[in-house]
Amino acid sequence: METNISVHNKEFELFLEEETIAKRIRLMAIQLNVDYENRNPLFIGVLNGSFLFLADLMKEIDLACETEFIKIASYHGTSSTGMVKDALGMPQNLKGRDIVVVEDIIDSGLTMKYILSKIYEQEPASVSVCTLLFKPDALKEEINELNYIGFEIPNEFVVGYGLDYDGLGRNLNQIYRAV
Ligand SMILES: O=P(O)(O)OC[C@H]1O[C@H](OP(=O)(O)OP(=O)(O)O)[C@H](O)[C@@H]1O
Ligand code: HPA
Repeated sequence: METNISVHNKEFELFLEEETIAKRIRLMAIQLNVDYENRNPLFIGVLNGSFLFLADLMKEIDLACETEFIKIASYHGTSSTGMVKDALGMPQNLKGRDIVVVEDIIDSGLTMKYILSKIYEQEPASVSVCTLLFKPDALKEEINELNYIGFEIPNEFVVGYGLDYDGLGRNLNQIYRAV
């Protein structure tokens, strides 16, 4: 099996194997199936990175649930507003719903903080965050909703299984870290 790869001429080494990822996702799904029994959660995947994780996770979920996707756009605002974010495609019917936000990775946590603030505007019944990867040492703000974590990883750049390096590598079926 290939353990070292290059993406954009940057070297990466194998970090999480396909079967390791699959096993962890099955366990996460079991936990969700138990925790949301008799409820109808709405899973919101955050594009682009979560597309493979959400797809594999949903195949193991046996609840009556719905799935939506959002995409976070960042652009320069005026000098007073600085960077402006926008949650494109946010469903507008979240009031009273049980929401599970699905991410590939939480790094600084700033993206998730923004997403949560937009979701709470609609007064959902509950909100949980489910992420495949979490870098605790990089976190800048506490995320109390972070109830489902696949792997806690060191503060190193990773690629594969949805995660990109400069747009490339999302199609790798294992996760690699920079060497
Ligand atoms: O915790 P943070 O430091 O905010 O980083 C995490 C975010 O960064 C990545 O998305 P990115 O903006 O690279 O877009 P992508 O999903 O299209 O790759 C990832 O998918 C998260 O959304
Ligand atoms: O380590 C990472 N890899 C790819 N995308 C990311 N977005 C935040 N952190 C990362």
